[in-house]
Amino acid sequence: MAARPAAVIVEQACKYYGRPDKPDFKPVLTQLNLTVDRGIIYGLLGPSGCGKTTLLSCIVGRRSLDSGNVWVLGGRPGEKGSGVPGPRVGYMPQDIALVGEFTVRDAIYYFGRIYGMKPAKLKEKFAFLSSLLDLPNEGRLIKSLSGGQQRRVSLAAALVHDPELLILDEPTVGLDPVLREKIWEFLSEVARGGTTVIITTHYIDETKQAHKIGLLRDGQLLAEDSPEELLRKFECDTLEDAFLKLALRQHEIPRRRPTLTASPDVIPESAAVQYQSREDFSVVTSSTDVLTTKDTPKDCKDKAKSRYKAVFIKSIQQFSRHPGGLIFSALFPIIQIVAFFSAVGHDPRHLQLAVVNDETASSPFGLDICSNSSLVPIKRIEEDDICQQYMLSCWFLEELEKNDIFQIPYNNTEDAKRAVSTGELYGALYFPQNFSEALAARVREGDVADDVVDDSTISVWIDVSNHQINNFLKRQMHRTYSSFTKRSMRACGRHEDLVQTPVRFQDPVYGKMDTQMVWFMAPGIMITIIFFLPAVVTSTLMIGDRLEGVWERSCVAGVRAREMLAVHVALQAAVIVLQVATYIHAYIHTCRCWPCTWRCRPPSLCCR
Ligand SMILES: Nc1ncnc2c1ncn2[C@@H]1O[C@H](COP(=O)(O)OP(=O)(O)OP(=O)(O)O)[C@@H](O)[C@H]1O
Repeated sequence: MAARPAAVIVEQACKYYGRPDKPDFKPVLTQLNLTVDRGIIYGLLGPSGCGKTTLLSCIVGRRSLDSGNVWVLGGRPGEKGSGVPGPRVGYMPQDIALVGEFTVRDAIYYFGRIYGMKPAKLKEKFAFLSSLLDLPNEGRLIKSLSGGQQRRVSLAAALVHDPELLILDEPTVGLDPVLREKIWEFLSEVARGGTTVIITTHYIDETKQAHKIGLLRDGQLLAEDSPEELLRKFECDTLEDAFLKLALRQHEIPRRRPTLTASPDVIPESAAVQYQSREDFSVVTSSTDVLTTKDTPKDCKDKAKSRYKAVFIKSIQQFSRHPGGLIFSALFPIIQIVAFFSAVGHDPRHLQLAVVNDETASSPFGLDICSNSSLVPIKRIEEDDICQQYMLSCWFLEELEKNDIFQIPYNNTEDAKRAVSTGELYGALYFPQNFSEALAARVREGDVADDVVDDSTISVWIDVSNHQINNFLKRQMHRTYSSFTKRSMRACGRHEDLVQTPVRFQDPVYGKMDTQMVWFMAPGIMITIIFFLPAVVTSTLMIGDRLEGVWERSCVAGVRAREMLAVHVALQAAVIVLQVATYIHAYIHTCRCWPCTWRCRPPSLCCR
């Protein structure tokens, strides 16, 4: 066999999807051997689902074989310094795999930048490809192009850097015959210049312009030869007929288990795969053999800087040309903050408590006594310096209402507690029958019996499952007690703080005594939004890239996942810095414009 250097060698390749013990197990490549010589056009033909794309993705290093070997341009795909994936290969996947927000120019420039092309060279190449492939206006967005136009841009992106190996997965689908012819002429020209082209297509007849054709079916190569040889061997006028004959002959032979050999029976001896043993490979048989100095490309130094630059520009273009995303980024924090300040974290309002008031129930007016305008709970007799106290529970409930807590009367504590346990009310209060009398005795005499202490005590049952409401109720109860006792002491002509809790909170050093929950929660919410938003934006862009195939294509061009991630992190860090600056500005502004009562540092920022 003529020893022509091979660009791609696939040896005994097996690839399957799923697990053998699962129903979705699917063998795709079965003991496949294939060799593509350098500087030729190799047409890979086969029906839909026969494994062409899978084979190509193994060649470009995006998938690995389950068994067997693949060598590309003298190295193993994915091996350090092999240049594959990377600048040595130009890959046009079946899907368009271009960012929809790119303009035609951006799309080509993106890949040119990844490969580290100089701007002048890139400009020149772009002009050449525009005219060769009749590309639409350079300023048009990819997402606004027709399918055929998008395909042409995608092809141009694969050709931009003059790769050594071109892998084109159905590049001519949807293109008119004239353009298809033009593309084939161009491919022949690049092949003459030494570039190897592997092309898959559904238009079998156009592959007669290829130097060699591989007919793939059910993961096996049925035949591999030049178009003329195939036509001659199968005595057909068209390649389609030849393929049909081969397929029929394959079916005539009882199928074997795919783990056996590559059905040599179905391949006519002359057309059978020529590389049956290691010795037959004219160039390489192991990865150590193939990585010779000769094969290692001179211009294969790591162009990480160019890749970072390309991905950075791409991300900015993607971000800035996505009006929805931009509006979302700008408005989302504002909407969140406004929604939070107006809906969450404020003190609860109009809470209702069950009240069992045995004191008023035993009065001549019943429970309505508290609404009687002629009621006088404290009557002071100056001469004897004593206070007569009556229905003090009414004053307590009045003070409670001033603190925004309202009463729902209940007849007994069992019913009141049931209302709390079923979630109808947040708490229940109980006033004993001789509450006022016992309280007066307790204050007046100090040393009283236990039952007097009990009778002068208001019992409270609250639902503590809601932390904020529970705390609020306790706070309001203390306030009510405070204002109630002050009022009672004043009415009796005593010092109003006489029966206050003997702990006094002075003016706070920072902040305000009655600060609402919202002010404490706001910083946490802002920080959450600051970190949540970039995470959403980054994941949206990444998922979008994955779904559109841009991620995959960028990886084949040599960009690493960590590089894409690093660019996103850097970009979002910049957005976070901007957002923090905005929040700090808003904070300082609020401090200046609000009374200097809440936590402002330095205090000099506060309004005086
Ligand atoms: N990720 C995957 N998981 C499971 N099965 C897969 C996966 N990718 C491909 N397949 C299956 O493997 C088989 C070969 O798929 P592949 O895309 O390689 O075929 P193809 O020859 O390129 O087809 P077409 O010409 O229609 O693009 C198909 O049956 C497909 O359903």
